[in-house]
Amino acid sequence: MSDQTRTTGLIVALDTQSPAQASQWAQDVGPAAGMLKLGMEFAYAAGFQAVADVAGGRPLFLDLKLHDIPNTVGSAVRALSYLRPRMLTLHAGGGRAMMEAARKACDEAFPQGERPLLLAVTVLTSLDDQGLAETGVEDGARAQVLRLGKLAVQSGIDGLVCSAQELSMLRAELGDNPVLVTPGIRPAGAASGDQKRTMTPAQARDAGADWIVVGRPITQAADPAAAAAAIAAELAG
Ligand SMILES: O=C(O)c1cc(=O)[nH]c(=O)n1[C@@H]1O[C@H](COP(=O)(O)O)[C@@H](O)[C@H]1O
Repeated sequence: MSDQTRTTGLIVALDTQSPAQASQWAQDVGPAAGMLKLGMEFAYAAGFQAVADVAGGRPLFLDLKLHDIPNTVGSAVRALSYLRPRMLTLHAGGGRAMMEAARKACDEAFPQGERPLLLAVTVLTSLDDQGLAETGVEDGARAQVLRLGKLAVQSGIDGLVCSAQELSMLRAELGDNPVLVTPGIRPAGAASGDQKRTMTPAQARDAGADWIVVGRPITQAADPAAAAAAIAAELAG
Protein backbone atom coordinates (compact mmCIF):
# COMPACT_ATOMS: atom_id res chain seq x y z
CA MET A 1 0.00 0.00 0.00
CA SER A 2 1.28 3.46 -0.82
CA ASP A 3 2.39 5.61 2.09
CA GLN A 4 1.21 9.11 1.23
CA THR A 5 3.03 10.90 4.05
CA ARG A 6 6.51 9.56 3.38
CA THR A 7 8.88 10.96 0.79
CA THR A 8 11.45 8.61 -0.64
CA GLY A 9 14.89 10.02 -1.45
CA LEU A 10 17.56 8.87 -3.86
CA ILE A 11 21.04 7.96 -2.62
CA VAL A 12 23.57 7.48 -5.41
CA ALA A 13 26.34 4.94 -4.78
CA LEU A 14 29.60 6.31 -6.21
CA ASP A 15 31.36 2.97 -6.52
CA THR A 16 34.70 3.64 -8.19
CA GLN A 17 38.36 3.89 -7.20
CA SER A 18 38.84 7.20 -8.97
CA PRO A 19 38.27 10.53 -7.19
CA ALA A 20 37.88 12.26 -10.55
CA GLN A 21 35.19 9.80 -11.63
CA ALA A 22 33.35 10.02 -8.30
CA SER A 23 33.39 13.82 -8.43
CA GLN A 24 32.12 13.77 -12.01
CA TRP A 25 29.22 11.49 -11.08
CA ALA A 26 28.42 13.63 -8.03
CA GLN A 27 28.22 16.65 -10.31
CA ASP A 28 26.23 14.76 -12.98
CA VAL A 29 23.50 13.58 -10.64
CA GLY A 30 23.13 17.02 -9.07
CA PRO A 31 20.19 17.60 -6.76
CA ALA A 32 18.44 14.42 -7.95
CA ALA A 33 20.64 12.74 -5.34
CA GLY A 34 19.57 13.62 -1.81
CA MET A 35 22.70 11.91 -0.53
CA LEU A 36 25.97 10.58 -1.93
CA LYS A 37 27.18 7.16 -0.84
CA LEU A 38 30.89 6.41 -0.66
CA GLY A 39 31.97 3.01 0.53
CA MET A 40 34.70 0.48 0.86
CA GLU A 41 35.91 0.46 -2.72
CA PHE A 42 36.39 4.22 -2.86
CA ALA A 43 37.73 4.71 0.67
CA TYR A 44 40.20 1.84 0.42
CA ALA A 45 41.48 3.02 -2.96
CA ALA A 46 41.43 6.79 -2.58
CA GLY A 47 41.54 7.37 1.18
CA PHE A 48 39.31 9.27 3.53
CA GLN A 49 40.45 12.75 2.54
CA ALA A 50 39.14 11.94 -0.92
CA VAL A 51 35.84 10.87 0.66
CA ALA A 52 35.54 14.31 2.24
CA ASP A 53 36.60 16.03 -0.97
CA VAL A 54 34.08 14.22 -3.18
CA ALA A 55 31.24 14.79 -0.72
CA GLY A 56 32.25 18.43 -0.68
CA GLY A 57 29.76 19.35 2.01
CA ARG A 58 26.86 17.45 0.44
CA PRO A 59 25.14 14.89 2.70
CA LEU A 60 27.41 11.85 2.96
CA PHE A 61 26.35 8.25 3.46
CA LEU A 62 29.54 6.56 4.63
CA ASP A 63 29.01 2.89 3.87
CA LEU A 64 31.79 0.98 5.62
CA LYS A 65 29.65 -1.89 6.95
CA LEU A 66 31.55 -2.13 10.21
CA HIS A 67 31.59 -5.64 11.70
CA ASP A 68 34.06 -6.41 14.49
CA ILE A 69 34.24 -6.69 18.27
CA PRO A 70 32.46 -3.89 20.17
CA ASN A 71 35.66 -2.13 21.27
CA THR A 72 37.01 -2.01 17.73
CA VAL A 73 33.76 -0.83 16.16
CA GLY A 74 33.27 1.83 18.82
CA SER A 75 36.82 3.08 18.27
CA ALA A 76 36.33 3.09 14.50
CA VAL A 77 33.19 5.22 14.87
CA ARG A 78 35.12 7.70 17.01
CA ALA A 79 37.95 7.78 14.48
CA LEU A 80 35.54 8.50 11.62
CA SER A 81 33.64 11.23 13.41
CA TYR A 82 35.63 14.08 11.80
CA LEU A 83 34.02 13.19 8.45
CA ARG A 84 30.58 14.12 9.83
CA PRO A 85 28.62 11.58 7.76
CA ARG A 86 24.83 11.78 7.80
CA MET A 87 24.60 7.99 7.73
CA LEU A 88 27.00 5.23 8.70
CA THR A 89 26.56 1.47 8.22
CA LEU A 90 27.44 -1.52 10.36
CA HIS A 91 26.39 -5.17 10.12
CA ALA A 92 23.55 -6.16 12.45
CA GLY A 93 25.12 -9.64 12.55
CA GLY A 94 27.84 -8.18 14.78
CA GLY A 95 25.34 -8.42 17.59
CA ARG A 96 23.81 -6.34 20.33
CA ALA A 97 26.98 -5.32 22.20
CA MET A 98 28.67 -4.23 18.96
CA MET A 99 25.71 -2.09 17.91
CA GLU A 100 25.39 -0.59 21.40
CA ALA A 101 29.11 0.29 21.32
CA ALA A 102 28.65 2.04 17.97
CA ARG A 103 25.72 4.03 19.30
CA LYS A 104 27.60 5.02 22.46
CA ALA A 105 30.59 6.14 20.40
CA CYS A 106 28.30 8.22 18.18
CA ASP A 107 26.67 9.87 21.16
CA GLU A 108 30.05 10.72 22.66
CA ALA A 109 32.15 11.61 19.61
CA PHE A 110 29.74 13.80 17.65
CA PRO A 111 28.56 17.24 18.70
CA GLN A 112 24.94 17.46 19.83
CA GLY A 113 22.59 17.15 16.87
CA GLU A 114 25.32 16.13 14.45
CA ARG A 115 25.60 12.41 15.01
CA PRO A 116 24.96 10.26 11.95
CA LEU A 117 22.05 7.92 11.61
CA LEU A 118 23.40 4.47 12.35
CA LEU A 119 22.09 1.95 9.85
CA ALA A 120 22.33 -1.78 10.43
CA VAL A 121 22.68 -3.96 7.37
CA THR A 122 20.37 -6.93 7.87
CA VAL A 123 20.72 -9.42 4.98
CA LEU A 124 22.70 -8.24 1.95
CA THR A 125 20.52 -7.74 -1.11
CA SER A 126 22.91 -9.99 -3.03
CA LEU A 127 21.75 -13.01 -0.99
CA ASP A 128 18.69 -15.12 -1.75
CA ASP A 129 17.31 -17.79 0.57
CA GLN A 130 19.62 -20.42 -0.87
CA GLY A 131 22.76 -18.31 -0.45
CA LEU A 132 21.69 -17.42 3.06
CA ALA A 133 21.11 -21.10 3.92
CA GLU A 134 24.76 -21.77 3.06
CA THR A 135 25.70 -19.44 5.92
CA GLY A 136 23.61 -21.51 8.34
CA VAL A 137 20.45 -19.39 8.31
CA GLU A 138 17.82 -21.80 7.09
CA ASP A 139 14.53 -19.99 7.59
CA GLY A 140 14.96 -17.49 4.78
CA ALA A 141 15.85 -13.85 4.25
CA ARG A 142 12.56 -12.43 5.51
CA ALA A 143 12.82 -14.16 8.88
CA GLN A 144 16.47 -13.15 9.27
CA VAL A 145 15.81 -9.53 8.27
CA LEU A 146 13.04 -9.30 10.87
CA ARG A 147 15.15 -10.97 13.57
CA LEU A 148 18.14 -8.70 12.97
CA GLY A 149 15.97 -5.64 12.45
CA LYS A 150 14.34 -6.06 15.85
CA LEU A 151 17.72 -6.63 17.51
CA ALA A 152 19.17 -3.52 15.85
CA VAL A 153 16.31 -1.30 16.97
CA GLN A 154 16.60 -2.67 20.53
CA SER A 155 20.34 -1.87 20.39
CA GLY A 156 19.88 1.82 19.70
CA ILE A 157 20.26 1.72 15.92
CA ASP A 158 18.33 4.32 13.91
CA GLY A 159 17.60 2.43 10.75
CA LEU A 160 18.02 -0.67 8.65
CA VAL A 161 19.45 -1.55 5.29
CA CYS A 162 17.30 -4.25 3.73
CA SER A 163 15.82 -5.15 0.38
CA ALA A 164 12.64 -3.45 -0.71
CA GLN A 165 10.95 -6.85 -0.59
CA GLU A 166 11.03 -6.73 3.23
CA LEU A 167 9.77 -3.15 3.60
CA SER A 168 6.09 -3.81 4.16
CA MET A 169 6.86 -6.54 6.71
CA LEU A 170 9.24 -4.22 8.59
CA ARG A 171 6.82 -1.30 8.56
CA ALA A 172 4.07 -3.60 9.93
CA GLU A 173 6.35 -5.01 12.65
CA LEU A 174 8.50 -1.98 13.57
CA GLY A 175 6.30 0.97 12.68
CA ASP A 176 7.20 4.28 11.06
CA ASN A 177 10.27 5.21 13.09
CA PRO A 178 13.18 3.15 11.79
CA VAL A 179 14.80 4.74 8.76
CA LEU A 180 14.55 2.08 6.05
CA VAL A 181 17.15 2.23 3.30
CA THR A 182 16.93 -0.13 0.33
CA PRO A 183 19.65 -1.00 -2.17
CA GLY A 184 19.06 -3.64 -4.83
CA ILE A 185 16.92 -1.16 -6.76
CA ARG A 186 16.54 -1.74 -10.45
CA PRO A 187 14.45 0.40 -12.81
CA ALA A 188 12.28 -1.78 -15.06
CA GLY A 189 14.48 -3.51 -17.61
CA ALA A 190 17.81 -2.77 -15.89
CA ALA A 191 20.32 -5.60 -15.42
CA SER A 192 20.20 -7.04 -11.92
CA GLY A 193 23.91 -7.93 -11.88
CA ASP A 194 24.81 -9.52 -8.54
CA GLN A 195 21.64 -8.28 -6.81
CA LYS A 196 19.11 -11.00 -5.91
CA ARG A 197 16.32 -9.30 -3.93
CA THR A 198 15.37 -6.40 -6.19
CA MET A 199 12.48 -3.99 -6.77
CA THR A 200 11.89 -0.91 -8.92
CA PRO A 201 12.12 2.61 -7.47
CA ALA A 202 8.34 3.08 -7.48
CA GLN A 203 7.74 -0.30 -5.85
CA ALA A 204 10.22 0.54 -3.07
CA ARG A 205 8.59 3.92 -2.54
CA ASP A 206 5.13 2.38 -2.33
CA ALA A 207 6.35 -0.26 0.13
CA GLY A 208 7.65 2.40 2.56
CA ALA A 209 11.30 3.14 1.79
CA ASP A 210 12.78 6.33 3.21
CA TRP A 211 15.71 6.08 0.84
CA ILE A 212 16.62 3.96 -2.14
CA VAL A 213 20.28 3.33 -3.03
CA VAL A 214 21.18 3.13 -6.70
CA GLY A 215 24.64 2.61 -8.14
CA ARG A 216 25.30 0.99 -11.50
CA PRO A 217 21.93 1.76 -13.13
CA ILE A 218 23.06 5.40 -12.85
CA THR A 219 26.86 5.31 -12.93
CA GLN A 220 27.11 2.82 -15.79
CA ALA A 221 24.36 4.47 -17.84
CA ALA A 222 25.32 6.22 -21.05
CA ASP A 223 23.99 9.41 -19.49
CA PRO A 224 24.23 9.27 -15.66
CA ALA A 225 22.55 12.65 -15.23
CA ALA A 226 19.51 11.53 -17.24
CA ALA A 227 19.39 8.16 -15.45
CA ALA A 228 19.39 9.85 -12.03
CA ALA A 229 16.77 12.37 -13.13
CA ALA A 230 14.54 9.57 -14.43
CA ILE A 231 14.74 7.70 -11.13
CA ALA A 232 14.04 10.86 -9.14
CA ALA A 233 11.02 11.49 -11.40
CA GLU A 234 9.81 7.91 -10.88
CA LEU A 235 10.02 8.43 -7.11
CA ALA A 236 8.14 11.70 -7.33
CA GLY A 237 5.52 10.37 -9.77
O1 LIG B 1 24.84 -1.06 2.59
C1 LIG B 1 24.59 -0.93 1.39
O2 LIG B 1 24.52 0.19 0.89
C2 LIG B 1 24.26 -2.13 0.62
C3 LIG B 1 23.67 -3.17 1.31
C4 LIG B 1 23.12 -4.25 0.61
O3 LIG B 1 22.53 -5.17 1.19
N1 LIG B 1 23.23 -4.27 -0.74
C5 LIG B 1 23.87 -3.29 -1.44
O4 LIG B 1 23.91 -3.38 -2.68
N2 LIG B 1 24.44 -2.24 -0.77
C6 LIG B 1 25.20 -1.20 -1.51
O5 LIG B 1 24.33 -0.54 -2.43
C7 LIG B 1 24.99 -0.28 -3.66
C8 LIG B 1 24.20 -0.95 -4.76
O6 LIG B 1 24.82 -0.72 -6.00
P1 LIG B 1 24.16 -1.17 -7.37
O7 LIG B 1 23.87 -2.65 -7.28
O8 LIG B 1 25.22 -0.86 -8.38
O9 LIG B 1 22.91 -0.36 -7.54
C9 LIG B 1 26.42 -0.79 -3.52
O10 LIG B 1 27.24 0.33 -3.22
C10 LIG B 1 26.37 -1.74 -2.35
O11 LIG B 1 27.57 -1.72 -1.60
